[in-house]
Amino acid sequence: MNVSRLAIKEVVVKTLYLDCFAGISGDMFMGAMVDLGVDFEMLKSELSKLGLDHEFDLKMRRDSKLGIFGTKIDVIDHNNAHDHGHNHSHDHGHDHPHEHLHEHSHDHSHDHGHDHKHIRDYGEIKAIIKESKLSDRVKQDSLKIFELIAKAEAKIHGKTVDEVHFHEVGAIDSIVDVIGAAICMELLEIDEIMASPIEIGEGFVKCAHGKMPVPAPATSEILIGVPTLAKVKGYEMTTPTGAAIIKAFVTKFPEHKEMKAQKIGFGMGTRNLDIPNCLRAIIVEKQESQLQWILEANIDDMSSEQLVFAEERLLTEGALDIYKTPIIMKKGRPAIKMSILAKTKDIETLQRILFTETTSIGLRKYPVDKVKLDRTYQQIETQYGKVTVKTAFLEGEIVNQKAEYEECKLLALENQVALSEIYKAVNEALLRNSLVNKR
Ligand SMILES: O=C([S-])c1cc(C(=O)S)c[n+]([C@@H]2O[C@H](COP(=O)(O)O)[C@@H](O)[C@H]2O)c1
Ligand code: NI
Repeated sequence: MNVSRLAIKEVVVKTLYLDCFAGISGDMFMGAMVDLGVDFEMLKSELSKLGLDHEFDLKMRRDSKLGIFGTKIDVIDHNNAHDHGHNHSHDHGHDHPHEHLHEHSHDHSHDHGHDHKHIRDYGEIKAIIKESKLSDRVKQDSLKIFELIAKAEAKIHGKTVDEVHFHEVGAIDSIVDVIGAAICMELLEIDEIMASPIEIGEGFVKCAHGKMPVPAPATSEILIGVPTLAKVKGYEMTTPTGAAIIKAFVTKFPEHKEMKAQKIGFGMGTRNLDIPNCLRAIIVEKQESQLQWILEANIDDMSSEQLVFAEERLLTEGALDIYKTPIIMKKGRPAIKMSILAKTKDIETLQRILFTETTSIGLRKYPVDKVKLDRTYQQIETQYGKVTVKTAFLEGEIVNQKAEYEECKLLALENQVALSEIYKAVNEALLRNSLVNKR
């Protein structure tokens, strides 16, 4: 066993809580993240890894809504003739024409005398992201957001995902918003996101092809399964991009706002409403929950080699433990019950591996509460060498004490003595040094 790993304390997870009382859009999210401490220049330099610097500018300014100060981010799209760097169509809470990741294929090219890239296809965007020098995490996260938007658009407009087109106007906006959001999450080292119910607004929003109901069809499709509110009348409060950021990353919509806030940032929307039109983002540092899960599948039709391969992959992708139980299934079939212990954040990945690397087409999943005794690790010197001893306490009293097997095994082999000799030496050293009560 790797002794240095023994020193690891409880893992601290950095959680972001999004208070979406005024909804969310891509630029509000970036604004909130910059307000929380994301270095704006760093965000810009990461974005330039897309190789689209000629297409857009990213602007940042301090702004206030009803006396609350925060950060306003504007994406200035050089392709967009209507966009003069303020309140442009992408901004949150707008009421003028806007086009976005969409299925229509009208030609909206604007000739400004520049050689602009004509990014229209979802496929093109995927290629730009994949071939860029962005980090793997940013690539993965931004593709996840785009996939949600593209799937929603495809469903609404009766197209396949690959047939979904970006309009000339709006494509750059969406790309910058989506990838900017993913970059911000990486720069702030966010591990998980929670959110309040999402304010979606109500009414109609003017789009390129007429008026759309609020929430826009893509927004409502993306937000299936997400708790929403519609308290603000007459405005679109959440855009498809904002909805996709929520859907892609929020793992919990806690009913109670019980949390210990460490830092708070505000990302500003555009309009001035009778509520502060901003996104409040809160960093909540907390101890990782002890709640874990068991994923379980009975497997009776798989080669042992492939089963072991699946097990290895599950372990590298986050499974805390895997144990296999021989069972007899219906029709007298001998089988293996595979039980996987997992943290909440890893469940989705592990389920995917289980379904792709084993023959199982279903699984059982149940939460397990862990009870852990306090424990200490000490190095003790024996005549054969050093060994780590783990001591467990119940209400302050030692209830268990054990030398690490892997280390004892190495000492037995190195010293060419029986393993029991090593354990005996450990016990003697413990008695001699009365180390047993050190906490
Ligand atoms: O332009 C059209 S036709 C259109 C369709 C849809 C659908 O939901 S379908 C939505 N919209 C609006 O575009 C913007 C997109 O904002 P993002 O920040 O997510 O890029 C938003 O106002 C939608 O309601 C337009
Ligand atoms: Ni659409």
